[in-house]
Amino acid sequence: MQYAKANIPTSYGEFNCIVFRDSSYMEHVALVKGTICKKEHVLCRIHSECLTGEVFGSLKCDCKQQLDLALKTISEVGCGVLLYLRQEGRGIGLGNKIKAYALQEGGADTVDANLMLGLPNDTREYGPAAKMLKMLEVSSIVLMTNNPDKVNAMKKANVKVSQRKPHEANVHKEALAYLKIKKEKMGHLLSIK
Ligand SMILES: Nc1nc2c(ncn2[C@@H]2O[C@H](COP(=O)(O)OP(=O)(O)OP(=O)(O)O)[C@@H](O)[C@H]2O)c(=O)[nH]1
Repeated sequence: MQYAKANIPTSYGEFNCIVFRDSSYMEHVALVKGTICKKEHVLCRIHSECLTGEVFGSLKCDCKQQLDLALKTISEVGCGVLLYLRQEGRGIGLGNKIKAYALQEGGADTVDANLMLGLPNDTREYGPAAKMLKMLEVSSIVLMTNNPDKVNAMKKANVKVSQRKPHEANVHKEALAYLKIKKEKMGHLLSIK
């Protein structure tokens, strides 16, 4: 349910920040630009938390660059929504992600590291995102993602996805190996060779 909202100025202009809180006090966020209520083809990014990349500036992944690209694109269009889901480390949590990073220092890739910890590669749930879009009364979305699983999850949750918009940001060379694994092992639709 909607818990709080306020306008916040960002480097990409002003967004309406809406916090949704579920029954277990988990808080997800919608950053809204313009009027999206009862609108078709609303530009939408469903973004999963990455403290290491987005706050600490880790170069191991492309999360921060994708977050910035989403806000910039929405801002340029003047209308859209970014849903920020608190599911760090593809859902395994920060501590486990750092354990996985330790295994990656020893040569494991991002998928194998999770499996070596006895954890699934991706435990994310998109139900909260679908719920937020319904509460915001968005009629249909243009989803900015390279991950076909996200598109399928939205459709399964009865969210109308009118189009997938590729979401490839410029990344540091440190992140190239991560992107390759996303393409080769996770089926992300990326142009990297
Ligand atoms: N377990 C784990 N999680 C990671 C790692 N690197 C980034 N993440 C998490 O991955 C999530 C982002 O998922 P990605 O697979 O990069 O991208 P996506 O959201 O599935 O797809 P896009 O919509 O195309 O961005 C965030 O929650 C990050 O914290 C890693 O090496 N291990």
